[in-house]
Amino acid sequence: MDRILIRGGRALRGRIPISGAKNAALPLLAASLLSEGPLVLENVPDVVDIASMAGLLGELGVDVSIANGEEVGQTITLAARDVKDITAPYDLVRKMRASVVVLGPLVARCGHARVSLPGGCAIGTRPIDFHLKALAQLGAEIELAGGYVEARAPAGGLVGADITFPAVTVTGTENAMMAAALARGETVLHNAAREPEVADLANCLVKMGAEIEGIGTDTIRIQGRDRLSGTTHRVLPDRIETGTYAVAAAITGGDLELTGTSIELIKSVADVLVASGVELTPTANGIRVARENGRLAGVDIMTEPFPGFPTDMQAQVMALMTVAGGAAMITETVFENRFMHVPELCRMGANINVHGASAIIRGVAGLSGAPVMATDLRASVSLVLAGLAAEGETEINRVYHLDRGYERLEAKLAACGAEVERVNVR
Ligand SMILES: CC(=O)N[C@H]1[C@@H](OP(=O)(O)OP(=O)(O)OC[C@H]2O[C@@H](n3ccc(=O)[nH]c3=O)[C@H](O)[C@@H]2O)O[C@H](CO)[C@@H](O)[C@@H]1O
Ligand SMILES: C=C(OP(=O)(O)O)C(=O)O
Repeated sequence: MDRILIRGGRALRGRIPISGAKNAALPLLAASLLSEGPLVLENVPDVVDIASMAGLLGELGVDVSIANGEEVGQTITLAARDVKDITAPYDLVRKMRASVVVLGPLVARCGHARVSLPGGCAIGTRPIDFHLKALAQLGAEIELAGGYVEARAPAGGLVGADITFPAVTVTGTENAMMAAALARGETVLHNAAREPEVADLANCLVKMGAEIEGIGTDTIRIQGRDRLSGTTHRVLPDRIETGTYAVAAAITGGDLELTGTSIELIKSVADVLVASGVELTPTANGIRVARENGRLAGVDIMTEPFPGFPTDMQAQVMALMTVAGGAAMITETVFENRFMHVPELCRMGANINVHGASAIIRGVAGLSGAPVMATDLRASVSLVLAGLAAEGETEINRVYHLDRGYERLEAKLAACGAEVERVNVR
């Protein structure tokens, strides 16, 4: 099993290229099931979740070919001429719950889908009832048996409908939007997710021939088509990776240029960093993030659906607040159990108390390295960030969480002066 060792205390300086967004690329890959293709996706991050999704699509009968990019990213070409299988098996969905985004495209294109129920995970129970209700409103018959959800379209195919999500769901909106693109007539999605990754998918569907209005708003109107075609689409930059490396610059008192990204993409996170005393300036190709002098100030944060502060940045900003002056309150409203990083940060010397959905962080003068482990992707990377700032050595275990979503993490950090290495322990 791999571990990452970090000797902290070095200010990071240099340039980090930002990869394409994992959470945009995953539904975009699934969108290949909607047409014979080919769908050519550029700037796809080379991370384990993407390899898992490409593997699943390959098993369903999609021709998948991957060409590596020069610095970051890869181009993936997908052609779903003949979808041979309609099952997303337990072993895969268990490891990567985002594989549930094949449900909408499969039932729309093939009339039948069988997807393992994802179940809970480290950050919460994460049901998919809103996805299933939306597909049922499009006419699908839904059955749950043996841990699988089976969805069947009526004889004439799915039919457009007026759907109101009870609460904002990102992959639920994506599943419904992809299914509606091949349904008969008009679908309106109310209380739809406005995340940039949902808009990226909608923009790609439009290039594939779908008619979609209200992209990026909470009301999305889709006119269904009999068939969609292939296209070429460049995945948008990863705003969570951008935010993570912005925190790396801030927490180490460094100066980084993050390229291939923009401040607009991380607005809510940038606002918090600036309020805390971090300098962010646009550059020709990205963002410069610097904190040369002075201690950071604690800032209160509440996670919310876009355009609010993203839950996927909560753990990283909490790591930053552990070394800020004064206190900060972080409230998690999206997932019920997303504070798994707290005890590990405390083992590194942080002062954090959790009261229900809120954590009070009282800044300390410094953190100290320790062996740590985390149970999800963003919690793991928050420990990497804490390790970069801590005195002494931090050993991060369960590195497979990081590999799910961060492309070349150690190489990107080491190129900017971090003392970081991956060791293979048998
Ligand atoms: C692959 C991907 O894009 N993952 C992101 C996506 O996850 P994901 O799409 O799974 O998250 P959702 O937006 O669906 O979840 C938001 C909340 O709604 C609840 N819910 C959701 C669906 C449902 O049918 N019933 C229900 O109760 C969830 O349990 C959660 O409490 O959005 C999350 C919220 O921004 C991010 O943290 C994830 O990184
Ligand atoms: C929670 C995340 O991913 P997933 O929805 O795939 O678990 C994430 O990217 O932080």
